[in-house]
Amino acid sequence: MTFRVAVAGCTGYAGGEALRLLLSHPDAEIGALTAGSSAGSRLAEHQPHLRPLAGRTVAETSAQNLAGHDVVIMALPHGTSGALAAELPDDVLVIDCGADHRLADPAAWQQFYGSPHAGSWPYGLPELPGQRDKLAGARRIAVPGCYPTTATLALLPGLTSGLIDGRDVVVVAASGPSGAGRAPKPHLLGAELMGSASAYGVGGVHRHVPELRQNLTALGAEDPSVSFTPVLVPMARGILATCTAPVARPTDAEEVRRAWRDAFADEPFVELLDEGAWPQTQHVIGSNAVHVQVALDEAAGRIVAVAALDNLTKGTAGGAVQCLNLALGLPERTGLSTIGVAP
Ligand SMILES: NC(=O)C1=CN([C@@H]2O[C@H](COP(=O)(O)OP(=O)(O)OC[C@H]3O[C@@H](n4cnc5c(N)ncnc54)[C@H](OP(=O)(O)O)[C@@H]3O)[C@@H](O)[C@H]2O)C=CC1
Ligand SMILES: CC(=O)N[C@@H](CCC(=O)OP(=O)(O)O)C(=O)O
Repeated sequence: MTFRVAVAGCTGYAGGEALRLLLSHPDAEIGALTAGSSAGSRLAEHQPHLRPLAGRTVAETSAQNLAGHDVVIMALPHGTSGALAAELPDDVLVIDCGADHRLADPAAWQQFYGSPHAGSWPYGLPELPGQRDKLAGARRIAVPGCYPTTATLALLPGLTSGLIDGRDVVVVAASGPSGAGRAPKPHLLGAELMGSASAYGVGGVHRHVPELRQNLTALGAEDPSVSFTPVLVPMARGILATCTAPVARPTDAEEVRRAWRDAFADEPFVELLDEGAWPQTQHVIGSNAVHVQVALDEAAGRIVAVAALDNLTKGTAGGAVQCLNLALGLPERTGLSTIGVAP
């Protein structure tokens, strides 16, 4: 089954990664490529690695230019996709990589984004219990934020098995600057980034806090609380999330390991590493894989779960393609690799 797909935001990091993956997807025919101020330029100026598309010209992002496609992937700044999606027919599969349609609670949206809520769409994290059924046949999908994908997958087995207490979750996650997009920002200058690591969005103010809380609730946590601290580190891509939570009942290392192993046994992209091996971002770069490891810290009475993924692949564009496959009834792994790049 061939589908024709447009990518809005084709000059950005997420749009470029979506195109990289779609070029290897056997069923994808790449249609319109649109952006904002770069409209009229050649794609090769922005995405020189995408040689098969080097001759293509970037069009303006408009409902008119996005018409006539089976799938539209939106990799646009927050606040841009709602009005645009409303102009597209209901039978077109629209996958939004931005935050606009992720939160079900309008008050949480208003508090953390400070703009009118565009509404919520099926959440594009297939690994959540029951979520694949909601994504099959869906025509609007909200791809999660990259930090929430990483931390939610790390913690998932602990919550679904009842081993961890969701009322005191702590997440510290290191990310490469590609997570911030391509638009120039002073704190992303090479001289600020290189050889340095820095926390930001500290103290419960990062906009992924309500999304994390929403996910913990979806995993069965009652009245969850999450303290989230993101850390910027000098690597182009990748997220490493260290997540801890108190044990909900007496347990041992064997039971903890079994819960994590069983939860991911049938997952195509999430893997519990062998005992003693800890996730490294390098091992998942360019792939849709998520590497997870877990330990019981008996002295602290907490479980520690660590996950690594590529923010641009499983954290955005790979997650989008995985959801696209599910929505169109294609095998979930189509066009997606779990093989990383090393060193
Ligand atoms: N980077 C990441 O790791 C992740 C990103 N996301 C989400 O994906 C989306 C895109 O992120 P990212 O690729 O990093 O961002 P970039 O800044 O790299 O790219 C943004 C894209 O949107 C286009 N654009 C900007 N303003 C407009 C506008 N007003 N109308 C139409 N097009 C516009 C830009 O085009 P132009 O070149 O013309 O400016 C560019 O193609 C964001 O919502 C982000 O939150 C989600 C998870 C992870
Ligand atoms: C390093 C960095 O700046 N990261 C981004 C998160 C990127 C992402 O996944 O999230 P959205 O899709 O919600 O933008 C941030 O902290 O805002």
